[in-house]
Amino acid sequence: MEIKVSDHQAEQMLVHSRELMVWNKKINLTAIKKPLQIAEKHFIDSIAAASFLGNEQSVIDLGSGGGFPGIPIKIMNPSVNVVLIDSSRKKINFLKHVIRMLDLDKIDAIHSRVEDLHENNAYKNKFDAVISRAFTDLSRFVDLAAPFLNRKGTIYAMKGKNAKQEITPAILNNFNLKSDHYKLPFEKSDRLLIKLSGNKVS
Ligand SMILES: C[S@@+](CC[C@H](N)C(=O)[O-])C[C@H]1O[C@@H](n2cnc3c(N)ncnc32)[C@H](O)[C@@H]1O
Repeated sequence: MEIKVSDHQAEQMLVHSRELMVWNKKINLTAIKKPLQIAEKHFIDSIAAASFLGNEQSVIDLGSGGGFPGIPIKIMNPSVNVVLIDSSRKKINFLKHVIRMLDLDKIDAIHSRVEDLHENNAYKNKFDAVISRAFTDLSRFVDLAAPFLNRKGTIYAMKGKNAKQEITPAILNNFNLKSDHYKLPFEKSDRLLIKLSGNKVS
């Protein structure tokens, strides 16, 4: 996929994946349990999406779960400010543990429902990018993401190949849409990163 990963970055992803497998025995973090599948569906998918991001300096990951794509984005772009949001306290405890183990700075894991942060001035209109994977359908994601965007912000939705069906006239009216296709290397599944910029509503 022509993505360069340093030894240090690979080691960080190894630590994250090890902790994911250990914690997953006690709390339900992910249905993906086999090491090769974790490597491909969690890490390679996340760093592939990260490779299509622009020059954003602040990224919020809605419904981050076990940290995807937010933690691999941070590992690949250490200078970017990253916020991970999830409504599950157990998942946030896990994310805080991984952040500590990786000694990451400028990253926060927040226990909250996304909609409860819309009027919070620490988050409202503060982000260059809002991203999610497997969070909700595209229309609802756009509504939940838009309040976090700053004036030049971009929404990124990581989706499977059928996601084009989720693109509504309202989305096309309100945003400029671009998309990037990629394939995961082993199972060859088609992935789509939908980019929505130039919010014409706010
Ligand atoms: C299917 S998981 C996806 C996790 C991760 N993004 C991934 O792709 O592996 C969806 C996550 O969204 C969280 N979630 C669902 N509704 C939410 C809401 N309204 N606010 C914040 N998090 C939410 C859930 O707790 C869960 O961890």
